Amino acid sequence: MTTARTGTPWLGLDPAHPFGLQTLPYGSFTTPDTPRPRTGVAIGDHVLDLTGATAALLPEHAALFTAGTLDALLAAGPATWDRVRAAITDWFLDERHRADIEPLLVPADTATTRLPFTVADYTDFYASEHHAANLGRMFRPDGPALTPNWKHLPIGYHGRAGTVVVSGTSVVRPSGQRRTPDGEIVFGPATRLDIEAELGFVVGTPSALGRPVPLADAGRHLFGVCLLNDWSARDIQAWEYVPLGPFLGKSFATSVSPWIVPLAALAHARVAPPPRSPRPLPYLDDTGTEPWGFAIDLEITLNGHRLSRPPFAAMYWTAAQQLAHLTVNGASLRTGDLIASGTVSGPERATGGSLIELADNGNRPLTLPDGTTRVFLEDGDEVVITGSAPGPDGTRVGLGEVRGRILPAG
Ligand SMILES: O=C(O)/C=C/C(=O)CC(=O)CC(=O)O
Ligand SMILES: [Ca+2]
Ligand SMILES: [Mg+2]
Repeated sequence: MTTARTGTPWLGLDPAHPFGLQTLPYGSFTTPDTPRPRTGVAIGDHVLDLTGATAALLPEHAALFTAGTLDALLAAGPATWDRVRAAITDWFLDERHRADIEPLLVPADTATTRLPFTVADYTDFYASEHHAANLGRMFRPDGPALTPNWKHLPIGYHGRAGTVVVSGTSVVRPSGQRRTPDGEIVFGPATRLDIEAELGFVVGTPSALGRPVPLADAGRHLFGVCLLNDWSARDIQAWEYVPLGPFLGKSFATSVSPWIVPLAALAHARVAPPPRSPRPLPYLDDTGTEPWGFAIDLEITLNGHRLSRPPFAAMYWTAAQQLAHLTVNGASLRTGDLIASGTVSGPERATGGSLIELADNGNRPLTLPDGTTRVFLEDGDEVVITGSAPGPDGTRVGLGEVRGRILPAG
């Protein structure tokens, strides 16, 4: 990985800006003047039109950006990721590039962000011990909080890639089957609609069928990170999930933030994951490898009111272990695969990553500033998840936000 150049950008950025030179996240956007999608990089309160900039300043890589999505960049691999990031950093630090770059800066509030890449396969893991134990107690009160396999392998399920939507997309309350407390099977709009605050890891370089990806190779395949909300209808889920796992209770929508933060921007946020006991099997044993924990702090708000601050650093299984496990049977990775971390929940109630935890399975309603209470989401509610991580020289690396509002059942 090339060492990032540091310095003062000519743009006159506030050093506290979460989208400063230390972040440089990639996305896809349109403007009223340019309705054709463009690839962009967010910088301060602007978006640099990368499709325009590379044509002029980085012609050898211009083909990566003509389609206006991140797909070609993701597929290009780590050497290209480093070269492009170094070039963009240089454009903002070297005054000589100013005349070329300035006309390609678009005020962020005039840019409409789009789903930044074509989602290939979508997998959702279950990697927070706190979340897994909390949900285990609620869904399986008569059994152990953690299932016997939990500390031996990163549990996951394959989700629905085609219903991953970009932040800002409204979510229609799903309808489905549920079992009432009296044991009656009924159909109707979900009554226990929830969120799950997660990170999404985006796969760049694909892998070959039949060839597992060892822990040490994770950095060659993973490009970057987004915020993710795994909307979950708990009543549909609780009735349908035995024995094959989540299905319609989660497949109606999964929201992602529009700006993908490259792993290169998170070098200062790496931390050792929590100690594991028992020691996992060799293909999952990350003792002595570069750490894949991240000191990323999430925040969940409901209708503008802060509900929780989940700490990603507490996650038991890392994205590198999830990739190793996902491929250990020979399954291949595709460019655009989205690996959701699993709900991020910390040890205290105020750090839960879902409403079912924050409101204790409906037993402890949350009171909002307008005096109303919630155990699950109501129509019209808007959930925003934000996140940030430590960057170089005391800066913060922002992950932006993932936002979604609930519309009544159709
Ligand atoms: O314990 C269960 O049966 C279900 C758990 C979840 O719904 C959580 C899930 O989607 C995985 C995660 O986000 O951690
Ligand atoms: Ca989930
Ligand atoms: Mg979902």
